Amino acid sequence: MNYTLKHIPERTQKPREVGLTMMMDKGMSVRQVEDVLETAGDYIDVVKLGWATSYVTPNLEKKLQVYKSAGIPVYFGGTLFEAFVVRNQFEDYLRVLDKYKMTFAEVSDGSIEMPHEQKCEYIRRLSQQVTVLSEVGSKDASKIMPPYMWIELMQAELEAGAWKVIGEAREAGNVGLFRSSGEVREGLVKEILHSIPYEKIIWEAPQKAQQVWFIKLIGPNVNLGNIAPQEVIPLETIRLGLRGDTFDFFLPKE
Ligand SMILES: O=C(O)[C@H](CS(=O)(=O)O)OP(=O)(O)O
Repeated sequence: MNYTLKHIPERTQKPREVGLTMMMDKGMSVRQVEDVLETAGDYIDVVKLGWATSYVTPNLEKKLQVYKSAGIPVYFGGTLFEAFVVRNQFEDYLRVLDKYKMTFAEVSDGSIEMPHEQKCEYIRRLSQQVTVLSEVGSKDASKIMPPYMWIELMQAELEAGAWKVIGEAREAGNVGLFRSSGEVREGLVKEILHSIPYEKIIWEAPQKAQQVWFIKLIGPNVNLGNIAPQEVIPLETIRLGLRGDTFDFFLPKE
C-alpha cells in the first residue's frame, strides 16, 4: 500500500482461495490488458473471457500470454462451453482448451437445457484436466428456481469436482441471484449460505450496490465475479472500507 492506515480489514493475499475477484474481459485488447494489469493486477485473481467473445477477439493467444505472465488464470465464459455442447462438439471444445493451454474452464447451463447428471458428468470429465468453475442459474429471467434447488445443484456440482460454484447474474446483474431491478434475492442468498460454505461460491455481482451488499453480509473476503476491469480497484476500496458505502463498517465501534 502507498501509506499506512489503521483499522483496515485483513485481506487474503495471492494466490487466494477466498476473497477472489473474478474480472470479466469482454474483448479487451492486449494493450488494454497490459494497462489494467499494471494497476489492478494484484487484485485480480481470475479472469473470464465473457461468454463467447474469445471466438471473435483478435490476438487471443497473445492476450492469454499476457495474463499468464502475470500469473492470472483465465477461462472462457460458460456460454462458449454451451455453444460447443449444443452443437455436439464437446470433443472439439476439449481440443480448444488444449490448443490455448487453458488450465481453467467453466461448465454452465444458463442458455441451454441439460439434464443435471449430464452437467455433472462434464464437470467430472473436465476436472480431470483443468480447474472447473461451474455456474448455477439461468439467463432466462422468467425461470425462477426455489432456494432448495440452487442448493442441491450447487452441492452436486461441488461433489462432481467443481473448484468453485458461480451464482448466475449475467453481465448486467439482473437475473438469477437478483431481481430484474438488480435488487438482491436476499432470502435466496441467505439460504444458500446455510448449506454451502461461502468460500466455495463466487457471486456474480457486477453492480456496486450488489458488491456492497455481499461485503456487508459476508465480509471483505467474499468471492465476487463479473467485475468490470475499471471496477477492480474501486471494488478493492469497498472491501477495505475506504469508500463511502462501507466507510464505517470496519471501523471499531465506540
Ligand atoms: O453469465 C454471465 O455472466 C456471462 C455474461 S452474459 O450472461 O452474456 O451477460 O455469461 P458467461 O458465458 O458465463 O460469460
